[in-house]
Amino acid sequence: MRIVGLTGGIASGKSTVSNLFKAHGIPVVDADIVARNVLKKGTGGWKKVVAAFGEDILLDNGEVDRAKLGQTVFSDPGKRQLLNRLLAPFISCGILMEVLKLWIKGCSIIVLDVPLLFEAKMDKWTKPIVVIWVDPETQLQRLMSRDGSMEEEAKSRINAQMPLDLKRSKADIVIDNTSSLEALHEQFQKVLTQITKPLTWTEFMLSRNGAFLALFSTFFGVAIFRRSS
Ligand SMILES: CC(C)(COP(=O)(O)OP(=O)(O)OC[C@H]1O[C@@H](n2cnc3c(N)ncnc32)[C@H](O)[C@@H]1O)[C@@H](O)C(=O)NCCC(=O)NCCS
Ligand SMILES: Nc1ncnc2c1ncn2[C@@H]1O[C@H](COP(=O)(O)OP(=O)(O)OP(=O)(O)O)[C@@H](O)[C@H]1O
Repeated sequence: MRIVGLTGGIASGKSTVSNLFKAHGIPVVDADIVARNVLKKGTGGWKKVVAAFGEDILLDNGEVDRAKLGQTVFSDPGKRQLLNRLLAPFISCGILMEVLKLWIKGCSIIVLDVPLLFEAKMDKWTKPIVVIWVDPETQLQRLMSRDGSMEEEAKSRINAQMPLDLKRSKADIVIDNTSSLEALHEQFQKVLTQITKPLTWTEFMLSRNGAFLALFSTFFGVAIFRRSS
């Protein structure tokens, strides 16, 4: 199985690229969706977060007030680290379950869309790693217009992540999304060709079909050995 890492900065265009992968039939595991699920009312992540941050961060219906928790953690690095520490095991486990489901289905190439791929050290699970880069001014403008946020709030979210230039230096493949959507689509086509190359032997052995082949080979090898001895 080939697990492609997809990362970048906030509002750099990961979801836009994820949608292109999905449109080409490549399944995507979205870490933001997993992170939302592990914070739903009554889950293990919810219990830990309420115990640490108090009931003040809850809405009347008992769900976490995401806007309020966001304001708290993006303006205070200590609280953000605490939230990350509390949720990291649930998020990793949730991602692993999604990958397992796709493995069982027999998918051979999948994409992990994880904003904090490097920060959470999940980069070791993925190869190649695609980083969506965008110039800082464009990133700020897109974030503010998408979320309707003020400059200060948008900057605090951007600064909560590893600098995008550092992420770019760790990438196997870089997509520069500073320009138009047409330019993005053009780069995407090249990336698609690269990531859909035939699997290496190791990637094949890590796929469901590879595991079945290994299992059958062992089974028949043992059967033949028993007959001949
Ligand atoms: C703080 C929360 C409640 C704010 O929710 P909100 O709906 O406003 O934002 P959303 O979850 O849609 O995230 C939007 C983007 O913010 C960035 N982001 C989210 N969490 C973090 C974080 N802990 N550190 C840095 N950037 C983050 C990501 O780029 C993400 O794509 C939420 O982001 C959260 O629970 N974060 C912790 C879980 C986490 O690490 N998520 C990232 C998945 S790897
Ligand atoms: N090339 C582009 N030209 C113009 N707008 C773009 C381009 N690429 C993405 N956008 C817009 O920029 C915003 C951010 O893109 P997107 O939501 O894909 O980023 P993201 O990296 O997934 O963000 P997050 O980290 O918050 O999940 C969206 O409103 C999207 O429509």
